[in-house]
Amino acid sequence: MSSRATTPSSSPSVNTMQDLVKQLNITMGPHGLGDDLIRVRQVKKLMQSYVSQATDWSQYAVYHEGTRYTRNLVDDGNGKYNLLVLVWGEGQASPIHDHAGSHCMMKLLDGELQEDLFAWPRESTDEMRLKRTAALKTNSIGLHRIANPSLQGKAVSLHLYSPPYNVCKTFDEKTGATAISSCAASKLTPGTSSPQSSMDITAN
Ligand SMILES: N[C@@H](CS(=O)O)C(=O)O
Ligand SMILES: [Fe+2]
Repeated sequence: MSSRATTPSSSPSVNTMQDLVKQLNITMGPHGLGDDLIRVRQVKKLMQSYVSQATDWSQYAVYHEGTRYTRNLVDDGNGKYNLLVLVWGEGQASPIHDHAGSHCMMKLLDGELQEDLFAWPRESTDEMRLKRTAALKTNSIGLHRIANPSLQGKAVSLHLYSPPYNVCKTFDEKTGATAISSCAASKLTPGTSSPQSSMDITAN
């Protein structure tokens, strides 16, 4: 896994994941992201300015072979947002899903990820329409699916959700049928390997 990625030079400096957690706490205060565009912009800048270093996040990158991607809690913030490290095995993808109305900010930490955006199905029998295939962005809204296209390496990403959510809607690509899926994050105890969790596409 490579250890560094580049960020725009105009962004505020955040040297470690610990700094990022601290700055996010300060910027959020007692709030969630809500409709405060200034705070949204500040948080986005913080996420962008963090320079990925594997030594910062490897403790959160818990993964067990043969499972779906994992969702590992880094910080539950002030209860109005959370920060997670997701680990994507070779070729793994999330189901098509929404974010239950939450803001999502996302940053690639290692490897490669692709994002497909989908139009909301007009009826429950509607095949999902791919709106466009986009390069991975730090802000994702609407219906999407993230995939690690590599068959050679894992990918790791950092996600901030506000408000946190434990269930979301998932969609069948061929029929547009929806299901309510659980997507609780694993809380890690330092020095242990907790059971991983990912979006459970079979839950209803
Ligand atoms: N939103 C997904 C990850 S991604 O596919 O955006 C999750 O929280 O599991
Ligand atoms: Fe998502």
